[in-house]
Amino acid sequence: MSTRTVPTLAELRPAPKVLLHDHLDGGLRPATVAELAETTGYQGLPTSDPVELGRWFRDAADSGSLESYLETFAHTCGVMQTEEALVRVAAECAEDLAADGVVYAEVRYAPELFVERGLSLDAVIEAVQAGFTEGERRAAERGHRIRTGTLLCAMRQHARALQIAELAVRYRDAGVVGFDIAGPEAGFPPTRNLDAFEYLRTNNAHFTIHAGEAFGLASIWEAIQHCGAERLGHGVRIVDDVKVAADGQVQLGRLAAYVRDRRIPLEVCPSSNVQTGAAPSIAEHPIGLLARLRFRVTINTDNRLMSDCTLSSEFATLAETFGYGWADVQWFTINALKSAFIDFDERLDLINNVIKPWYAPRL
Ligand SMILES: O=c1[nH]cnc2c1ncn2[C@@H]1O[C@H](CO)[C@@H](O)[C@H]1O
Ligand SMILES: [Zn+2]
Repeated sequence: MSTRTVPTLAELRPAPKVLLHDHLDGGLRPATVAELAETTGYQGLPTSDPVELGRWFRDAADSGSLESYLETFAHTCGVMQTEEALVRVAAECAEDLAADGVVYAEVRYAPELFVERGLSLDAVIEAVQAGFTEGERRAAERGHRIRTGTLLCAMRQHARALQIAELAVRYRDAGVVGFDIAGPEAGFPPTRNLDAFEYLRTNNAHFTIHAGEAFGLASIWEAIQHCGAERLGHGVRIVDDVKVAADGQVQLGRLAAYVRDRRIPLEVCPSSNVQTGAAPSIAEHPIGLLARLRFRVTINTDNRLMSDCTLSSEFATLAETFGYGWADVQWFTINALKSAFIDFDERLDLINNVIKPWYAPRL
């Protein structure tokens, strides 16, 4: 039994973990970006040296605003315009997550960003699914069990959400487990896409919405009460509806109480939030308060390339900063599985047969 209360990065890597918020086009290996630029003839990269490229993505994303953070995706999307590239990126994504101890992952991407060279939306989705199947197979060969599902994103600034929602429903028995909207939040409220969310609800389909990252409570309120989001991507600005008095007394506003009472999952991405300015630092990140108040908090990577992180490193940083122990890591992990978009039976199987047995001797 471990006597250490705060697990280290090395101890966290083999721990079975669950990831609900990870962007396919934000998780490429730097060397793959460089190689794909070469083979596909993409000219726009700032450098072709993988080490410098990795550093460039992190520094450029470290920008203090969501809008400039998002500019870096022009390069990853730029090299993902062929079927071969999409298969490779998805396969490596599954392999990398599995090697980091992730046993269940929902990875999201916007199919509409990969049609610049003539691929159809269907071809994009099928290539990505083929890549994940291949990556799961390679991971299994190395003794890593990982189950992946994908979320299709619509970009808030384009007007294609209904079309993408229809694809999410059409491919739901072929690996797609849900839908999301991503991209700039300010000026693009969730209700712009109400038709897509109504279509999804009518079809009993799952969706989450990026809300409460670069914009505040109004965006969260719309996402939940007008659109019917099951989960919130980030959602950290919900703290603006929580008052902490000088004596430590906490008072939740109506929206914060609703989110907590209904157990609406928050897909929190600590490093990404510091880079976009949604949180001033890890130490001052709202996750400390939200987890203490027992909101249904989950821990996520958002963009492993831009934040130079893994799910294990996010956990290690939080454990170091907030003193989290194994019981906390298990709590976040079970929160994530309870909030996953796969069947109840599958979630329960992972909780009871994978997560609990591994953590039990460490609690
Ligand atoms: O934190 C985020 N907030 C909003 N949009 C994001 C974030 N991270 C990535 N994307 C956007 O989602 C698209 C599909 O994966 C990416 O191309 C990027 O533009
Ligand atoms: Zn995101």
